[in-house]
Amino acid sequence: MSGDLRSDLIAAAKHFYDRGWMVGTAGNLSARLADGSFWITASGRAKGQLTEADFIRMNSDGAIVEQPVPDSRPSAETSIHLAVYNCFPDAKACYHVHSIEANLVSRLTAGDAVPLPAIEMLKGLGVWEENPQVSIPLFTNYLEVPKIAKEICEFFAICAPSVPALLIRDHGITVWADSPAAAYNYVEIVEYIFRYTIAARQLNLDLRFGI
Ligand SMILES: CSC[C@@H](O)[C@@H](O)C(=O)COP(=O)(O)O
Ligand SMILES: [Zn+2]
Repeated sequence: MSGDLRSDLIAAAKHFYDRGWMVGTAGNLSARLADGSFWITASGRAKGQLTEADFIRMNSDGAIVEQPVPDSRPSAETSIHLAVYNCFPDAKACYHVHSIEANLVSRLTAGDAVPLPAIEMLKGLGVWEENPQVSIPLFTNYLEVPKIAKEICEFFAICAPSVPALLIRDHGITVWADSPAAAYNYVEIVEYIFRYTIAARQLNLDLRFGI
């Protein structure tokens, strides 16, 4: 069972790596088991070439439960995965990638949210409204990762998300879902929306009114 989850993560990472979203060891993926523990990528691994030995299983307190390679360390961004799992009890997978588009989009606003264009793809993120006005929360990329995780916890404690995703400025997205398959789709959809946003900017389209 736990090995199955790692297979999902390995396949997803290979795909994201091939898309250019996990180059140079960037990004980290995790998936949660029924007992609340989760497999997460070990820190600094080449995400296009992961094997089952490149994961660490942690409990909900952030303690290591299973470590196939003794000197491996959990992802440097484990505190963000813990924050997501604590905020969203139904989340079973949490995926973080670094795309160029996400980094560019995060520079289009000085505010703390990125408005999303009202396009059909939002339905794939669970937004079923006529002309929806939704945004992705934007967090500061502190060097100290637990500080980012703390702000994420504080934000979602008072603000329910419109979509299952967040953006860290000059860094990348994190999505969560009730299964690894859904998290995979969410990454693809958010990245599609960001590519659209950048393309619309280049065409000088006003996204407030759609097209
Ligand atoms: C290319 S370095 C990127 C890292 O600093 C970090 O942001 C990242 O996403 C991967 O860290 P990792 O510790 O391998 O999970
Ligand atoms: Zn990262």
